[in-house]
Amino acid sequence: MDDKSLSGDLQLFSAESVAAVPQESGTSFRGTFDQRLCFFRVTVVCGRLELLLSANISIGKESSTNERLDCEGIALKLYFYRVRYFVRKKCQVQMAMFCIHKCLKCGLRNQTLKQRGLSVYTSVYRVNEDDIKEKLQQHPGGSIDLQKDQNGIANLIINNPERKNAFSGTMMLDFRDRVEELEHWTNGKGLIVRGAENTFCSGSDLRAVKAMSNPEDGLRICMFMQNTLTRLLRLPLISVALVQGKALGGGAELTTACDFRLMTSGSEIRFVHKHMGLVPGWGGATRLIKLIGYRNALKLLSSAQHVNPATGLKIGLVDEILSSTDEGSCLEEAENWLNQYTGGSSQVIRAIKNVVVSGRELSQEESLKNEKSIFGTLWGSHANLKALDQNIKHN
Ligand SMILES: CC[C@H](C(=O)O)C(=O)SCCNC(=O)CCNC(=O)[C@H](O)C(C)(C)COP(=O)(O)OP(=O)(O)OC[C@H]1O[C@@H](n2cnc3c(N)ncnc32)[C@H](O)[C@@H]1OP(=O)(O)O
Repeated sequence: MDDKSLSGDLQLFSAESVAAVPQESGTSFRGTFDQRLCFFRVTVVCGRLELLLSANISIGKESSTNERLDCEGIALKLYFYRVRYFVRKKCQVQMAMFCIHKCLKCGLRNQTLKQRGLSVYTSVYRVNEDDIKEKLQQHPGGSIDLQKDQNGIANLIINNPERKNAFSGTMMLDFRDRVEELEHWTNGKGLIVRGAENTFCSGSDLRAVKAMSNPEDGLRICMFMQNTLTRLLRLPLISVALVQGKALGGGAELTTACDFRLMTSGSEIRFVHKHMGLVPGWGGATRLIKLIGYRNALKLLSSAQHVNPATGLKIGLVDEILSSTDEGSCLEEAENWLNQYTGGSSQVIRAIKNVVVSGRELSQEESLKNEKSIFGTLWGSHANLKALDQNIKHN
């Protein structure tokens, strides 16, 4: 193996970067230097942010490189100081520093797909999720359960069957924590989001909604849930909502934060917001338009119609109608369905999800840059070299 492993601490500087980056933890990097290709693959870990960088670097003798790297829309400057390359195949990076070149104001919100736990609103509205935490804690009930298996498939279960799996305040907090746990699950490939006891989710717990019906709390909850669902959608896992029974209000919105939706016969998805004097607030309208188009989204939201599996399939909201109805068999069917897409190396599956999400969320130029970065992490990787060795034919 020619690659050399690198790791160390990065020194952050510039006032802008200090303001923009979570400061609770240090900044470090780990990466490899491919001697044959003169290519760096570096992951910069900066608080909860994780950025993948890759760069060609010209070497031959002792050199000092200031390589500007545009990464995921954030202009970063990564300085490798005194990169030494000796003929005796020894590579040494003595010091590395980077600065965030531009203030991240909106770039961070929209473009950092590899974000780790950072609120999508942090840089724009400076919302502190802790503001609403205390209030949500006052509305307990149910739980969000996470089961991760050895094969890289997890189940996220909305568990409050007495209230048709409505989200209590503590479940909203739990949900954020479970999503954060999944962000750190580096072996994961797939995720099934489902409800306990044969029904999906009836939205927010109406008792909590009534208790927090003032606009300030409403907006805080809205932002909190938008953050969590955005993070769910951006997970490097292929996710599927398994809809049994009813997915109402916030529950319908939750289905749109998964990559795919599977429905069992007799189940329904229904955006009941209009009847509650509301519009979706968990990001459901924004995602719905991307899924089924402007006109279909307008129809569903303005009619609050029941979407049964057949209609769901017809308008493109739903990917498959499952034939079983009992809980165990549905889950097995959903797992088999998901397995079609999660076979193979987790590094590759996660990279695929990353480039597809970036293609949807970023501008063409930024997405191309991201694709290049991700490609750089796979070229010459273990999975890639193994495939080359096997001389695979695709006929
Ligand atoms: C609109 C968006 C908003 C947001 O936060 O952004 C929301 O999501 S608000 C919530 C929208 N959802 C609802 O309004 C659901 C209202 N409930 C129903 O329509 C029905 O209960 C239904 C269809 C979910 C289930 O009907 P079913 O006949 O099968 O059962 P029950 O009605 O007897 O329900 C059993 C038990 O669950 C309680 N329940 C159901 N949903 C909720 C909920 N969202 N919040 C609190 N409690 C809920 C229901 O009241 C029953 O409890 P009980 O003590 O027996 O009355």
